[in-house]
Amino acid sequence: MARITLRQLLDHAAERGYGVPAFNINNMEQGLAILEAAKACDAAVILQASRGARSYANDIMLAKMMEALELMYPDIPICIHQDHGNTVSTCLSAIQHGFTSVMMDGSLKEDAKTPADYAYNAGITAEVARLAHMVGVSVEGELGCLGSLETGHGEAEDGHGFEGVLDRSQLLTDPDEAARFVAETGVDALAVAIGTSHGAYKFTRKPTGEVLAMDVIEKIHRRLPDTHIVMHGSSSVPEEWQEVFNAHGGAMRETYGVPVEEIVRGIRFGVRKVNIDTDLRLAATAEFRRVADTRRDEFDPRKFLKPAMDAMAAVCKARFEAFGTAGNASRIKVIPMSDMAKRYANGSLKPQTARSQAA
Ligand SMILES: O=C(CO)COP(=O)(O)O
Ligand SMILES: O=C[C@H](O)COP(=O)(O)O
Ligand SMILES: [Zn+2]
Ligand SMILES: [Zn+2]
Repeated sequence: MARITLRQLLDHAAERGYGVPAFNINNMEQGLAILEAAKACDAAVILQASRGARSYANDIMLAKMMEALELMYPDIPICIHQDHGNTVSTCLSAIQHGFTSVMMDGSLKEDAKTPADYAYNAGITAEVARLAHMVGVSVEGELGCLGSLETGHGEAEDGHGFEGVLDRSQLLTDPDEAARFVAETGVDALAVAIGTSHGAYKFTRKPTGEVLAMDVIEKIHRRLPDTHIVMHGSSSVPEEWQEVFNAHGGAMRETYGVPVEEIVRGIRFGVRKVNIDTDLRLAATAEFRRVADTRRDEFDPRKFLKPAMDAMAAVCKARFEAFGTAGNASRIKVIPMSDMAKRYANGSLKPQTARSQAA
């Protein structure tokens, strides 16, 4: 059994200079596809469940599914992460269900829509970190609001995120504020705003530095070389899957995601966790459409789901290879959560900034 914390996994990734995709999971097919790809590539995995996933599948179903995946793939370290937690209790109930990592997204208020101020964000994130670390669970925080630098709008694609207009300073994480936030909260990983947004419609053309601010990642990394940076909204929305989707009755308008090569560049500057949901959704639903369109007599759902799993696994493999996750799972010896808790308690896992400021 190899349930790993986010902190240990990202420390390993930083040491060896790779990044880890964090795939969203709602059902068995996604779990099997991600783990099959991980096994084929010798890659550790981050499986993340949103609040929506937890209510869709039920916490008990999700928890048992994670256990089943651990038993089926004993050689693959699996990190189970709460995506975009909105309250302390969401994070704590995830921990009750065996999650090894939680995101407290205090960039937005509890409604997951209204942008919050710095004090609220730092306060609630620090509280979650204090509690989670007592039991060895890792914590991701977020500073800055996800949204488009092309339109100046926050993103609300999947019912979460701010819908209105934001100025450029809200849409880009400030490196000095990031240093303060990491020191004050003790987070293990920091999600940043650089112009990415959730869902399929991120950019209307292939993004340049104007709308995808990879330079901000470099600045944050220079200011916080030991902090694990997280990129949200990092699906690449592959053109080939858009084509399959549209060729079989879909109506996805022209759109561009985050190019894989930009993520790879980010990994050279401290990006360690790369959140991907849309790419697996798109590959799976493109395959549903293809089967429905080309085999009109088919009514066995497995005939839809098996090609969908193969398509998702192919996307996962491509990301494991590109981000350098491949070939590293077997090098990891999992540290139990109780040990991680001791390390937090004795201060050895404190962010470098906090230690140097305290010194
Ligand atoms: O950031 C994400 C989940 O937190 C997912 O982003 P995508 O919509 O780009 O896949
Ligand atoms: O927010 C990030 C993910 O894309 C999860 O989406 P969801 O809330 O629809 O499950
Ligand atoms: Zn979202
Ligand atoms: Zn996200």
